[in-house]
Amino acid sequence: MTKTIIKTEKLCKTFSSGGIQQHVLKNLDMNLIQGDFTIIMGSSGSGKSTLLYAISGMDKPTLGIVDFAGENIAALNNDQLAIFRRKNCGFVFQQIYLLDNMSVLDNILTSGLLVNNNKRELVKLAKDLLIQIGIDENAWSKFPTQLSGGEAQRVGIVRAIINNPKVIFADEPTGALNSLASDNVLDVFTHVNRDGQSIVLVTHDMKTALRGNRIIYLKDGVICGDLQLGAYTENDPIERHEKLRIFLAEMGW
Ligand SMILES: Nc1ncnc2c1ncn2[C@@H]1O[C@H](COP(=O)(O)OP(=O)(O)OP(=O)(O)O)[C@@H](O)[C@H]1O
Repeated sequence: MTKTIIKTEKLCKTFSSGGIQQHVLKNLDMNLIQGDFTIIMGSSGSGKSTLLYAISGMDKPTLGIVDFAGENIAALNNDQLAIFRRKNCGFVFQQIYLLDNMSVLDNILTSGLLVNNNKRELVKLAKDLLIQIGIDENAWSKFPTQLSGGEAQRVGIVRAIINNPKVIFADEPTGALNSLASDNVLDVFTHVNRDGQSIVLVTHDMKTALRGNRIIYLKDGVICGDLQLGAYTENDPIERHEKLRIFLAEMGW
């Protein structure tokens, strides 16, 4: 049986600048399922990142409800939101915000210690996760500047999942990577999703979108398409690619 993890009701976000109001999200109703790898697509400026920030508590909506695991986070103040995010959300951005003066392991532990003060347990978990995603021991004491972009992003994913978040939110996580590094990072997302991790990922890239099992398409601040694509497999059938291609063509992508 499916379980909802995030539900929005009449979600609105309006930006005002210079006396001009821009309605970016318009009464948006959406239901995200626990364990899904949901992809958000849409043309540039359609409101994808704004939606991601609103449902993850990174930004407050102007109006509406964001029910996140039973709590309306739209009603929380900034301090409450910060605590909520720390406990429930993991973030992966195109720009990898690792701390340059800390080792790979310490970057992850710094994030983990915000929620769990059992350092011994955290070190073991961090090392297990790093091994799982193919970052071997000789890289653990390196500094971020000594890593490739793909390695740094994989470390960024471990940092995002160290606190066992209910949802990982990713905004163009492979946007700055070459094809091989991008594949490695996508493999990590696939791996953690198969372990039950809910993921919501914004992308413009079809190869990235194929890793999701559901594609939500935004146009001008509303959902205009919602495709159940089925789970990604290593020998991904061409029919699945076609299904996505046809859907995107219908959306005018
Ligand atoms: N903090 C802000 N202040 C004012 N306007 C904003 C702000 N954030 C976003 N916008 C505007 O909201 C609209 C939607 O932006 P958003 O980044 O959500 O789009 P997007 O679909 O993610 O675009 P892209 O694919 O180009 O990243 C844009 O017109 C943008 O200029």
